[in-house]
Amino acid sequence: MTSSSSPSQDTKRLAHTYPEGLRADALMEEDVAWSNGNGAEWDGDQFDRSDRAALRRVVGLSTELEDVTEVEYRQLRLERVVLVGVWTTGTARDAENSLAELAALAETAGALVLDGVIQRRDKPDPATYIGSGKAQELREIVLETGADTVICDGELSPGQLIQLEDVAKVKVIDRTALILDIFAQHAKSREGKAQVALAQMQYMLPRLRGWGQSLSRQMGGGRGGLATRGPGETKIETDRRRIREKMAKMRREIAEMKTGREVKRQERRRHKVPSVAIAGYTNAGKSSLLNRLTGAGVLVENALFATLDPTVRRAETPSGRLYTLTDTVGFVRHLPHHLVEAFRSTMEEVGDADLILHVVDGSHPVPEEQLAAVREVIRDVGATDVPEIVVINKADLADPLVLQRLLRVEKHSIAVSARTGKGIDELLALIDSELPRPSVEIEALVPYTRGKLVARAHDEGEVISEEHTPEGTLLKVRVHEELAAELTPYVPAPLA
Ligand SMILES: Nc1nc2c(ncn2[C@@H]2O[C@H](COP(=O)(O)OP(=O)(O)OP(=O)(O)O)[C@@H](O)[C@H]2O)c(=O)[nH]1
Ligand SMILES: [Mg+2]
Repeated sequence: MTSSSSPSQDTKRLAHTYPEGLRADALMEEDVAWSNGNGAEWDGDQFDRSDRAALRRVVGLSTELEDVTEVEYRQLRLERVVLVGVWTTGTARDAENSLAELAALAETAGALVLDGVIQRRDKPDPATYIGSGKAQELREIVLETGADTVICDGELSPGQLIQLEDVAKVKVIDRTALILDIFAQHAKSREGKAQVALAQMQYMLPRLRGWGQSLSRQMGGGRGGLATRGPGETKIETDRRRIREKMAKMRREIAEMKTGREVKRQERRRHKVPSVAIAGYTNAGKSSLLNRLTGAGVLVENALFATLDPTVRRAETPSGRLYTLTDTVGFVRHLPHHLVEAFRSTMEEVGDADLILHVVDGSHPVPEEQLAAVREVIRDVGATDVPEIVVINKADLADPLVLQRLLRVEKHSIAVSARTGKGIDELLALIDSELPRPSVEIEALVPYTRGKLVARAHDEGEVISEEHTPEGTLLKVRVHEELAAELTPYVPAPLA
């Protein structure tokens, strides 16, 4: 195979044009988009497939980063992109799903996906990720489509990025950088932003050289840039040192913010308010479910990673017990390792919860994969002993056969639709029965001057009976130890 081979020769393209406005998540469902059909063609050990998908830009999702930190990570403008995947294991379908997911991610970042190619290889090429001949073809596709960015479906070494960039002659980024970009666009809280910035710096540090001058320039920023500018090497060293210093500072700040959050969590624990964490793959419908369950107005977006900061809401079971419901960041396959680190904060909430609602998109072709991916992360953060209810969402869209299969395999599961409300009552009842019950049963005659205690018993405990007597409210309740201690003075003395 020579570098002069034309891409159109052995690269089969599916002449598939999407209706205007079709979104990437639809693409994932649209089997025909990436799947075999009759488009698959083998070329010795090489396998390419591409698909011209006239996906449109997601309105309102800007690629322009807000000023995340003083040291700006980069200002990639993901405009017109070509996706590249290396298919090493699994079926063609797996490879295509992975690329379709990359397309959804790219679109979430605000990119227009022009084309996608997959190469069959035993392992990625150590020099250029895809083989050198294919890299040439990629160059042709870039020219043909007018792409300005190539996104690779994996984490590339700094060397691979440079070398592929040299051939493709446009910016090459990998899946990790893409996810970081999305995270940076969406992080809202101070802590979330700081964590994303830290993860970006960590990612960037070994790649500084590779990103060359433009990045050095960005890193240097305006102020102080002139003074520190020198020969390339020196500049990079200066940048590296500055980034390391910045990272150390950031870690300290994050540690402080963490203490604040820990205090709040202790407070909740002390009051023994049971907590439920909603976890699940990105776009599964976690925020929609939270809204359904609590009526809270949480951002729901049909884009991956709409939620990046944990959101805690108070909720009430049908029997009237209070609990907290925490929305979490969506999981995604191949979450870069240092991002798992960075987002541990939200995962910690999952580990601390009394119950996990593991939401999965029932309308996805293979929800099992998402379940497995999320469980891997749950294992990573040591939350394996927290009881889990598998909430199969989007039942209104799901294939009944897939639903049946999931309900059969997942013993502790329920099918719901956050959109239509189907199954929500059953889910609420299930949460009620799964939450830990307060441990102390007590009878107290609470004077009317201590009405607050009665209210708390309702909120924090379970009222078995309640009677209004001339002396006060006679309560028979199950409560946690702290409240039991406060009620003890009012326990009527035994007769006789
Ligand atoms: N048809 C249907 N669509 C749903 C349902 N639940 C959620 N959606 C849609 O799925 C998309 C994603 O919903 P979100 O609630 O933002 O998902 P999420 O899991 O919080 O996503 P991230 O925060 O990005 O991880 C939105 O377009 C919702 O309207 C459902 O039961 N049925
Ligand atoms: Mg969400």
